[in-house]
Amino acid sequence: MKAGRFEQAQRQHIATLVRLGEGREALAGREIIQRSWRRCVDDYRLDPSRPRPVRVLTHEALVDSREPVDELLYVARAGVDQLFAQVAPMGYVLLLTDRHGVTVDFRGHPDQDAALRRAGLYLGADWDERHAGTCAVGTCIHEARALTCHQREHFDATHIALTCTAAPIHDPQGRPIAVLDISALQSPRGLESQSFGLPLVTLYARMIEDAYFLHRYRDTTILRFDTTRAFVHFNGRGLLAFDPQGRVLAANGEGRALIDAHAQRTPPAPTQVTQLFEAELDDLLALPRCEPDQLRALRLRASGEIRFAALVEPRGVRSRQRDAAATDAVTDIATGATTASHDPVATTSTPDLDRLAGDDPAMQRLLGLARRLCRQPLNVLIRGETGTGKEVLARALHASGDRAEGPFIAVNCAAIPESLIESELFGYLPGAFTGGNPKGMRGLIPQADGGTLFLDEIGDMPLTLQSRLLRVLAEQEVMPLGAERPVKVALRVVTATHRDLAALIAEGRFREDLYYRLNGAELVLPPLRERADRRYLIQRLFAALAAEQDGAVQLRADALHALLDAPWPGNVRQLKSALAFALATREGETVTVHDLPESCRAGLVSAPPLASTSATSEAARVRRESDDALADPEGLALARTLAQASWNVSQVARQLGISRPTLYRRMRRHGLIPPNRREALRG
Ligand SMILES: Nc1ncnc2c1ncn2[C@@H]1O[C@H](COP(=O)(O)OP(=O)(O)OP(=O)(O)O)[C@@H](O)[C@H]1O
Repeated sequence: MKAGRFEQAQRQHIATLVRLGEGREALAGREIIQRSWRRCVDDYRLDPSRPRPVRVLTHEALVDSREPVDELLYVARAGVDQLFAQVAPMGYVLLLTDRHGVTVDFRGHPDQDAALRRAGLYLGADWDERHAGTCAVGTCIHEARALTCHQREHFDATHIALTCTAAPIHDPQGRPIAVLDISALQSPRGLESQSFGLPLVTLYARMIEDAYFLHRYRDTTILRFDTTRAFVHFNGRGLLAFDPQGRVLAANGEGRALIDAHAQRTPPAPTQVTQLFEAELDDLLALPRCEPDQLRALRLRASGEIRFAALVEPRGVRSRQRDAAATDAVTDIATGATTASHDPVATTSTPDLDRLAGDDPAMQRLLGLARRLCRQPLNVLIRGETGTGKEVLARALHASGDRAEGPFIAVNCAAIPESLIESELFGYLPGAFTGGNPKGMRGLIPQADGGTLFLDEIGDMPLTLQSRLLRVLAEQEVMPLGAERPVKVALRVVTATHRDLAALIAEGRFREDLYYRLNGAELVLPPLRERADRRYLIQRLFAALAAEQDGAVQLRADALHALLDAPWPGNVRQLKSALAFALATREGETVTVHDLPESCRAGLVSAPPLASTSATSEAARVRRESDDALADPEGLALARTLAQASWNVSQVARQLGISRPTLYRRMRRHGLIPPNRREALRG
């Protein structure tokens, strides 16, 4: 619209609103808009003759607004991207606001940046009806329903060129939590031209709502149902989460509609899932999982209608199968790296961001930040003591980011000899130096192109190399040794260290400018001894490791309590190794406190050294050594072989083609004691 015509349209609009305020005008057929206009005039006392620009929050206030919906934003991302991809070609932008109308996520066209900012279609814009007037987001919040607000239906004359469609998103308790909106700066046609928008935005709002539901109740059994058979397993509209006693914990929109319909016919509202369906709890729990062609028809008690249903299992059950399936994938990624993992139990999969921690406030804050960061083009520095999971976090960041399809290349700067680190990182051309591969070598940095370069132990990188790395980061290109022209690389660099980089900078051993380049954001992992979610980690790691064996092993309460109380100087790595050791050397189907290595028994660790008898001192020594054995894959493999052969030393010696004395020597070296001797040593 030309500027003059727009101003004229604004004047007409204001005159209409003034007549409305005086009760001389009504908006036929659009009661929802009419009600909002009335609220603007009567309740909010907005003056139609004084158009106001949209309020935009400061960066700090926006960060505060995003925090409570952080998890939703993370879960919603795929849906937001998909919807935007559909509407962007038609000139629409996308807003996701919190329940107050503050835009907490946004997708737009960079070339329209200035115009979008002016129109308030921007991150941080506040579309609360109280000051923005009638608009799709604000009115959607107030009316609790999806709507289109087209051009002059906006109250404030600033917005009368816009066309916007918004739909509410609810949390699993049915409370409004966010609003999804698509908006265009202008639309030359009438309201009917927007008829595609309402069903589309409503559909995506529901998909995001359901994804959030499944995420929030991922540790709970969920009944998924629909009126038709075809959709249940991948997009069944109804979701009901219930506990092992059958109590309904949460329901999505369709689930709530079922509960309400039941309550209307036969009050009061049902609280048990078995009140809704003609089935016993055991029958429901035995329902087929969400797999095609395996559904069951259930009759509703109140109406007699049929619903087709399947179960979504709690995460613990699913993750065991997933861990097994993911083992190969992790191994594949690792082959790209120079640092072959020496982790004795590295075969369990890399957890995604959600599964890295339980209810530890510091870890939850860290993961919230990580979720926000994983799609940003920022370099990330991870700090933490050894074994706290820095590499696991780096891998999870990569896997959750938009470069997940690209390579993840891990380089341990402390492990590569200084003389080789340059050629390893940058690569070299054939004949670049004597002793090199005659075919040349593609460096690790070029290999990470399009993905993530993870530089572990960055504090150990030699100074000369720091300068070259700085140039790579600044210019986004690398010069292989012997090459004449640089090679372009697009990478995200994640670095990790357990050292105090500030102190290294003060000592002149680390470049400050490199530090700032690498530290686009900092994630600090707490040590295991400070984490409040140790139980979660123990159980998760134990389940994953046990699943690699036969899955039927139990962790006895005394072992769990010892693990909860242990001081964990070696952090998660030590915990994982201790569990692997206990599983490998256990006698029966239960891991008890006696199967754990010495260091896990906090009381014993702090006790004075045992020296009274040769048996007890031998026991103490062997147990101490058994801790060290865990850092060594050979020790663990030997322990597994022995356990599989029920500790029959002669049989294992034959199997390995070595003499019994040699096997005993190896066992001693790895601190492995046969169970019958362990008993004697304990006594
Ligand atoms: N949250 C977690 N969930 C499951 N396993 C974990 C987690 N954190 C760490 N681990 C496991 O603990 C071990 C150590 O993790 P990782 O190598 O990531 O630690 P790190 O801090 O990088 O250690 P270092 O400082 O020695 O390089 C690995 O076996 C890893 O699989």
